[in-house]
Amino acid sequence: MNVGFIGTGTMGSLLIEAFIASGALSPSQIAVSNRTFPKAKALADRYLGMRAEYTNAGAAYGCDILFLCVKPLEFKKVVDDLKPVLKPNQMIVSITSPVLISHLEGELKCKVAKVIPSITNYVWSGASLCIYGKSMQEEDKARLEALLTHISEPLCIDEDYTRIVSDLSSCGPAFISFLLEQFVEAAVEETGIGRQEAQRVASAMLLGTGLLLTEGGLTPAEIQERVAVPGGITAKALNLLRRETNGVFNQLIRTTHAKFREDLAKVSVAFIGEEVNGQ
Ligand SMILES: NC(=O)C1=CN([C@@H]2O[C@H](COP(=O)(O)OP(=O)(O)OC[C@H]3O[C@@H](n4cnc5c(N)ncnc54)[C@H](OP(=O)(O)O)[C@@H]3O)[C@@H](O)[C@H]2O)C=CC1
Ligand SMILES: O=C(O)[C@@H]1CCC=N1
Repeated sequence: MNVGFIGTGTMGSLLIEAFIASGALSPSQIAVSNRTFPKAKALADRYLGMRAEYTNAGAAYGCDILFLCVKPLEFKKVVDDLKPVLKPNQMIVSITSPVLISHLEGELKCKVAKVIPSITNYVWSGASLCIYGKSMQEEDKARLEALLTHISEPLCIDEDYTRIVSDLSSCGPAFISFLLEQFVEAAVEETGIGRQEAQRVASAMLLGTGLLLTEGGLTPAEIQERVAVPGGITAKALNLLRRETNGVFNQLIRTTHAKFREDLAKVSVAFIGEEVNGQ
């Protein structure tokens, strides 16, 4: 199987590195292109056998699966580059939420899927959110999921919920890291503990909490209940957190969804000349 990546920025290069490190793909199975060619070339130079191409059409040539790892407003140009060369048996995979399956199916005659990855896939964990177009047969889905399984847990989702599931799965690492950073900075400011030590302890705590929530089978409420002894220190601090953060995640979700609608409107104008409503 040959796999292409158009766009070797943060996510494109992260996926390539994870697929190679996990043994899912060898460099000789991979072709890359990027708007700024030297970046694609630099990546290919690190992996003997990887093919770096000047054009997106060149990267697509001979690929069974082609990941489009560019930003939403860069999609139309890439799709225009690929339209004349893609064959019906090739599969393209968009990794961004505001580009709809219908936008891509309207332009391209090949198989179409959307997979929203997460930075956590770099360490072969977290989900990859899968949405399939009409021409994806069961064997196509199985082939794509077999690839994704090397670095993630593929989850099929309804396109209508792409935004909220992406918030949890793909934006989540940034949100939780922000909260952890605030916790660590406050620890340094309030007590004088070394930042590195505080960071190391907090990171180990986050990993352990994640394991309790997954392999440990505990819910967030159960963890809180077990840690917060009635009348104890954690219980008092949790009360403060409840009070001070009330409604903040509702606002966060409204913010991501408003930005999503803005991007979707622009992408829709680029693809079909009119706006489309979405969640
Ligand atoms: N970052 C994340 O955690 C996640 C990101 N995503 C999605 O991944 C997509 C990419 O994000 P990210 O990697 O962070 O963004 P980056 O800006 O890091 O990467 C985008 C890449 O696309 C290249 N590019 C732009 N236009 C073209 C073109 N016409 N032809 C070829 N290459 C082109 C850019 O090239 P140049 O070097 O010239 O800038 C750049 O390298 C986004 O749509 C985002 O929504 C999805 C899940 C998680
Ligand atoms: O398109 C998206 O939804 C992803 C999630 C994180 C960044 N971009």
